[in-house]
Amino acid sequence: MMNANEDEIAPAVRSILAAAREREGGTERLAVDARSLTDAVAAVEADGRVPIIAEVKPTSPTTEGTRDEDPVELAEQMVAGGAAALSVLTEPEHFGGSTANLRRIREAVDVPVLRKDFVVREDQLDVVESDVVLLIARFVDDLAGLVEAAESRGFQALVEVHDAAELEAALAADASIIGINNRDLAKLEVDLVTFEEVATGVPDDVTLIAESGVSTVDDVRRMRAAGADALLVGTAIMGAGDVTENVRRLTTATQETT
Ligand SMILES: O=C(O)c1ccccc1NCC(=O)[C@H](O)[C@H](O)COP(=O)(O)O
Repeated sequence: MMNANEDEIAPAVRSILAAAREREGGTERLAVDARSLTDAVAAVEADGRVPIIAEVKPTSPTTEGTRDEDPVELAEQMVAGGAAALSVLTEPEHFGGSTANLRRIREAVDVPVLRKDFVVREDQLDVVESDVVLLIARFVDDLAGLVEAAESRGFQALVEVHDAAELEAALAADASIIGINNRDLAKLEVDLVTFEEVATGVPDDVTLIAESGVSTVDDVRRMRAAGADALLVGTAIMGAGDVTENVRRLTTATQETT
């Protein structure tokens, strides 16, 4: 997948990828005792709320400015708002993330924590423990090998796809948690139609996550109607306003208002 024409990728993403390839891996193989993302999603669902994976994303190539509060406080506020799980950026150069943030957050909360980064090699899995690790189909050469490497360490692998060909690769790699990213990493444009189209090819036994571009309660309802078991939301939570309220608004999006 990584051999796709890189000239077609947005300059910011080319820079992210170049940095990812340079980043060192860990020196000792990790063994993770992971909190189950699927169970956390089911528990929130059973409680009548929408499972939201809230993202601690201090900045990004497509947002202005940086949110400077303590990431642990932000994470705790997201859990207080009802987040089923958290996604924590560990990419330092373009997203203001760090592995230290992830370690501190995972110690402070009891929901599953996703490591959000651009992992391209097996040794990079050994840098920090998390419950779930993101693997982006487009950027990984041996997807099945990396899924296997992650799961053999105890991580749950969230395999991110953007189109039907990447979905096919994720299913061939036996991915049981798949995220469909509405953000096109070639153009950095976001279109919720992506999820609606690609989700039609996802088997029922896969935990399916809608990623990116969700900001309103209508967006949440739209992704749920198209089959999302959970939604990964960053900017709409980290942007303006109170983080707890931002999460609560999305988790209660499908409840009746009388
Ligand atoms: O968010 C970006 O600007 C970005 C730029 C380049 C590559 C990846 C990028 N985002 C990664 C993500 O998947 C999102 O952080 C995540 O899905 C949340 O998206 P959103 O709710 O739209 O912030």
